[in-house]
Amino acid sequence: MTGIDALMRANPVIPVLVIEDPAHAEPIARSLVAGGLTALEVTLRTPAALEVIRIMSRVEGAVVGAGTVLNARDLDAAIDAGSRFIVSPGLTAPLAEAAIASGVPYLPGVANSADIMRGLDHGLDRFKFFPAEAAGGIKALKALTAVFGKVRFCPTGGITEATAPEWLALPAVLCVGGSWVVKAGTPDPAAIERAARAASALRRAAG
Ligand SMILES: O=C(O)C(=O)C[C@H](O)[C@H](O)COP(=O)(O)O
Repeated sequence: MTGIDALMRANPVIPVLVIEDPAHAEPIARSLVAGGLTALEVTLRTPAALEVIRIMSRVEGAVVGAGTVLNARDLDAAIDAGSRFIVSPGLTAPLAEAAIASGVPYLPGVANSADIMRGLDHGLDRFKFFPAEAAGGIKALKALTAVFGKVRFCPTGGITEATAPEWLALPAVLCVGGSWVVKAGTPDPAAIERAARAASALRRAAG
């Protein structure tokens, strides 16, 4: 757990990246790192994703992980491409077992107490709360954290630059994830660096 805990504490915001064109990978990663965001989640939602992970991994200072990892096959492909952490939208036993066996830091998605209990059964206690806003928002997460005191979260899904501070003010939140830092389409390096700098300056309340 130490690996994923350290990663979550190192960055108040994990940018969620959906990149269609491998040519955008290097400029986006450079701008994010320049703005102070180093943990980059590349979702396996585009055909280019694995190549994007390979390219971004060569950018100094970037710690590149894979998101939207749905099963052990995705996990293997993501690790082969150089992913240094793994994020999944939900939690299944086969993926949890494979991810833990791989030794690569793993952040599974949970949306309710049954998900968290299954994660705890696997020895996991750091989770992505997904989809954060649609699954009940801050009110839902507060209710969950009242029950699961030692668990820490990275809420993701529907979070914006404006709402990120409210989430980070919760004691159980180590970081938040979001796609707002990098807009779809042709990247604007200066705008990405600016958004990254604002995001990396946010402070968490969690200890
Ligand atoms: O692809 C995955 O594995 C996901 O879990 C989904 C992403 O984390 C969210 O799509 C990000 O949410 P937005 O910031 O609202 O865009």
